[in-house]
Amino acid sequence: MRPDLARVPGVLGEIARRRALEVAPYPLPEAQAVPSFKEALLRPGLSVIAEVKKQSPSEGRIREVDPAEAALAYARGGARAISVLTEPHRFGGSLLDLKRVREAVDLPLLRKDFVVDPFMLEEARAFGASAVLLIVALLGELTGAYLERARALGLDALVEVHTEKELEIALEAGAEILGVNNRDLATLRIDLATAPRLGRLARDRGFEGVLVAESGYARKEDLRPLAGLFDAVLIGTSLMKSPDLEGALRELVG
Ligand SMILES: O=P(O)(O)OC[C@@H](O)[C@@H](O)c1c[nH]c2ccccc12
Repeated sequence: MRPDLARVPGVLGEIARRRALEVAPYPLPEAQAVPSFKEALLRPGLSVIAEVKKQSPSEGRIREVDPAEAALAYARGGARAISVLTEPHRFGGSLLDLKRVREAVDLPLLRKDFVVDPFMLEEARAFGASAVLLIVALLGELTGAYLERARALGLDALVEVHTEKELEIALEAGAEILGVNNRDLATLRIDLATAPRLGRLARDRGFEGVLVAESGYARKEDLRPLAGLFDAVLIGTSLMKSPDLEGALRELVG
């Protein structure tokens, strides 16, 4: 059940193909109970998923942080969930980061990675994630199958789209949590109009699940177009760049 990655363009394809080479199943620690990602996002107001990300292909090195300390600051700042990058080469993340964040806070965690093999779902669960990211641009028509596997493991899935075509696939697959990424992962370009546009389209098509806007949010004003339409926003870089993670989060959403 592996997607055909040869057809995936740009940076996204490069990262995903490298990731696919590395998946080799091994015995996992027993999974522990975790809080619900979906329920956390459905609390009143715009929920923030705050992201722990030390580097990225678009920014290079963002910041050296202790993931557990960053997560604690985010929790104090009012984050409803935490996203932890576990991709090592371009994002400087690891499963150990996920585990350490799990041990530090009570919030639900999203494993942020390029899932290209079902074993990565089991890994996410074993290392304390409540949810995984499923990127439609990678998984294509396999999105539904991965969604089912995630569900069977007790994981929520944030199904990520960037185009109308990907939105169709996500809705067809039965996504309950839909992420609209403002960043084109092939070219890394940001367009903040993407989330409101595809979010509205999803609602027009009868999507009643959780809507999450992703990438490029840096100022309070940027969040205004999301009001009344989106349940949650995923913010990484602009928070990580601040010396005061807790204050930056409060300022953005307070
Ligand atoms: O750092 P930003 O611009 O606030 O974006 C966060 C998050 O949306 C971004 O990290 C992201 C969204 N989808 C992804 C897929 C893979 C890696 C990273 C991502």
